Amino acid sequence: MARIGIITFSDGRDFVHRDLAEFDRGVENKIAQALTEKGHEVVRAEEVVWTNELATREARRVADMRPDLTIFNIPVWAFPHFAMLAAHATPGPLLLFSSLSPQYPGMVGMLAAAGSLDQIGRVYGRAWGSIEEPAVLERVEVFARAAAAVRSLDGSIFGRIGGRPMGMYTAVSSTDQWMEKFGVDVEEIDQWELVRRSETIEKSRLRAAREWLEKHAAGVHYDGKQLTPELLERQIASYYVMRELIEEWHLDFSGIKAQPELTTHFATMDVTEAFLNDPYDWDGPKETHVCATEADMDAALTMQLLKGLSHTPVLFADVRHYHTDRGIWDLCNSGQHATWFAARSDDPAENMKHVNLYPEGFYFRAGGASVHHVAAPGDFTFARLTRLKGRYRMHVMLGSLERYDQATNDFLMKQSDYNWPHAFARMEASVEEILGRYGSNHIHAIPGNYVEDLRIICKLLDIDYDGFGSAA
Ligand SMILES: C[C@H](O)[C@@H](O)[C@@H](O)C(=O)CO
Repeated sequence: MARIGIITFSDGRDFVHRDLAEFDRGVENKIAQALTEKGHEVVRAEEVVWTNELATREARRVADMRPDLTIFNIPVWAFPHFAMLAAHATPGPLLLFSSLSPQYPGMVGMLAAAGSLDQIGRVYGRAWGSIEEPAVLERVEVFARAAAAVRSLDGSIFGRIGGRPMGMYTAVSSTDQWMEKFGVDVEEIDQWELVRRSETIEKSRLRAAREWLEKHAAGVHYDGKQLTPELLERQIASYYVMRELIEEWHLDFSGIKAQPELTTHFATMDVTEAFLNDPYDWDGPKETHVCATEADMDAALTMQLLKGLSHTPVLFADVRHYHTDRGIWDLCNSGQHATWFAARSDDPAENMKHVNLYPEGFYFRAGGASVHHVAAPGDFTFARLTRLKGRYRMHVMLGSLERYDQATNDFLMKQSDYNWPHAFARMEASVEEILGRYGSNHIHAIPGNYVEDLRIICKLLDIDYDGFGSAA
């Protein structure tokens, strides 16, 4: 839920404002009530703004509360320079709102304020109508959700464990650009920390976690070589080390390089990453922590924004294969899919009964468990930040995940890497468009339709929105 500021604007003539004050407050009360009922925290200006001095003072007062979104409520003709002064004193996202009432020219006031902000290049959104209409409230809420996702990045820390994996330019971004554009700092941490600290984790915790996995997973397929209880415990130890690093370095989200050093000489990070992204681990429920495979920075950033919209785990996958005969994509990963995707249940046991821990294959000589499952069906929004000549763009498409009978699932999965996690996706965009333009080996997804939210996010962050197929 978002924290939403509301400032109401009025006519600058004292005798006019006096007559309008009650009406102004009435509209504001309704907006505040509707948003509060939806669970948002509402921060209101103390006075209706009808002088230049009040514009700055009230906007500063509301801005001090760091709202995710500030609504400029313009229910009557309001002098536009008040909105300009208040916008200047409001660092965060803005939404102009006017009621559609023939009685007072609020719409005229909003259009005048909007044009003024356009002239100075200030980014803002617009909504209009009665907040009591569900569609109007929904528009305001979508804007608030997008604004909150953007604001959540501001001042956050990304933990980059290891550097560029296997020459992947698309996994690396400029720390200057991240700070300038998103307000995110990057903390560089050597992978050696995972190796060094894993020895220090109490053995009883490792055993308890391993036994939990053995109890709840559909199967833990030890082979005495690539997957042994000792190797699984090493992966669990890496999870606990990551939790330590997250706490010590105050990391909001992270990525682990893993390939090739850890995956050749230590263990794969699949178990670690899966349970960081999950809303639970063997110790109980917890906050999800976005952790990107291959320390893919733009993946992690996309995932953090998507998490801000859906408040669920976010899928990280390779765009691995297109089954031409069936028109479906196999979004598979040499790292993790959070186990939550197996059934999308709040109950870990429900998800885990679809999860098999298989020995890693020939790419990963150090071994460990691959967290295998097939994602549960449903409608999803797929997205990915990429850069075109250094400028950020957000690829967006809609699609649905499908799951078939066991024989069909197995037949399809055996064509790629069976032991990795899979998500079969039917996209609302053609294969020609996707393979012709999509700019990454990785893709991310959340359940539901968040196309409009992503358009707003792009506007707020000055990123090019790049929709595919039905999301164009
Ligand atoms: C086979 C490679 O080692 C994998 O890591 C590769 O499939 C990727 O995941 C590339 O993103």
